[in-house]
Amino acid sequence: MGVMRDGTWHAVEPPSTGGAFERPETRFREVIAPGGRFPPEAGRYHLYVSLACPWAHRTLIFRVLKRLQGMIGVSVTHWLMADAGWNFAPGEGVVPDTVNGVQAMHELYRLADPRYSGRVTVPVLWDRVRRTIVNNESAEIIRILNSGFDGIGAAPGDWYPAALRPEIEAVNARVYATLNNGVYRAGFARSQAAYDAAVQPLFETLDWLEARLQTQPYLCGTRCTEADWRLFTTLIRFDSVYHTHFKCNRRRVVDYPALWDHTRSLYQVPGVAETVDLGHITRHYYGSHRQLNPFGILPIGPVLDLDRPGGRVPSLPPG
Ligand SMILES: N[C@@H](CCC(=O)N[C@@H](CS)C(=O)NCC(=O)O)C(=O)O
Repeated sequence: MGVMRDGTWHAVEPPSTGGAFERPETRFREVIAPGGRFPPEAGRYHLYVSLACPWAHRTLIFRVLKRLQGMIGVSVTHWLMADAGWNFAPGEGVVPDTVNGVQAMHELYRLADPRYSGRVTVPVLWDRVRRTIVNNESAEIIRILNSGFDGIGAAPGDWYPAALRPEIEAVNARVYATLNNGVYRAGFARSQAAYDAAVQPLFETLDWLEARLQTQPYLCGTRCTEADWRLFTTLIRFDSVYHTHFKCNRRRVVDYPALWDHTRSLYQVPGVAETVDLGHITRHYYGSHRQLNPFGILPIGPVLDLDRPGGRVPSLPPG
């Protein structure tokens, strides 16, 4: 994993403190709104994603839920994050950058800010008119997609309804800290203490979510919200990657009846299965983190029956 310093890319491992993995704040945090610097316009914005990345995956799902495929284009990086970081080397499922013609994501960050310092992450929401990054924080990009294009023809549906916001925020906070980011904290831990501190709350949260989903179809009740989708992108990777590669192996998602049903139900929402690429996902993690898997060996399993019908009837649009 490299880093940018003053507009120059360095293919170095950043120093970590105390053996614990820390995820830095993202830098570009603008919104899309009528009358603002970035007004909603069809064809103006472009998403840069990796199909492997759970944070980028959220944004691809919201693009589908809101049927924005015709309004917002997508470039897909190569699954392997090596010395150049995220890049567009030819490969199955890679969609090159036809907007700016960059070969690697660090070039895009330099176009947005020639003096950029920080991590070069996906997803990125790019503005073709101002030629800059609107936002590179997935939690904010999904809210932009959720409502920012409603006035110009996005599909109906609100996955962040006002009445449920306090509950959504509370669920998100726990799921982010202990699960979405918790799997990385467990996997990238450099001490037993750091691993223990991550993996214990991770499984407490899975138990808590399982109990919740045994009494209600979605995390915040009867309505599917962004909290469900933010959980989904971690659970869909869990048994194939986090269980083995990140040593989150007390249980698998398939061992939790309600969580597994929830995962399959969301997977089966029209258009969502096409956003899930287990080839990119497994090849990325097992291939890119050579400190965890020095020979890059790709494990044989598991076989997941994601097409077995889920019991939660997806409401589209929700509500
Ligand atoms: N807070 C960011 C995190 C995104 C993120 O960390 N993406 C990972 C891929 S899964 C990445 O690009 N990592 C590259 C790096 O940190 O150098 C978001 O949610 O958008």
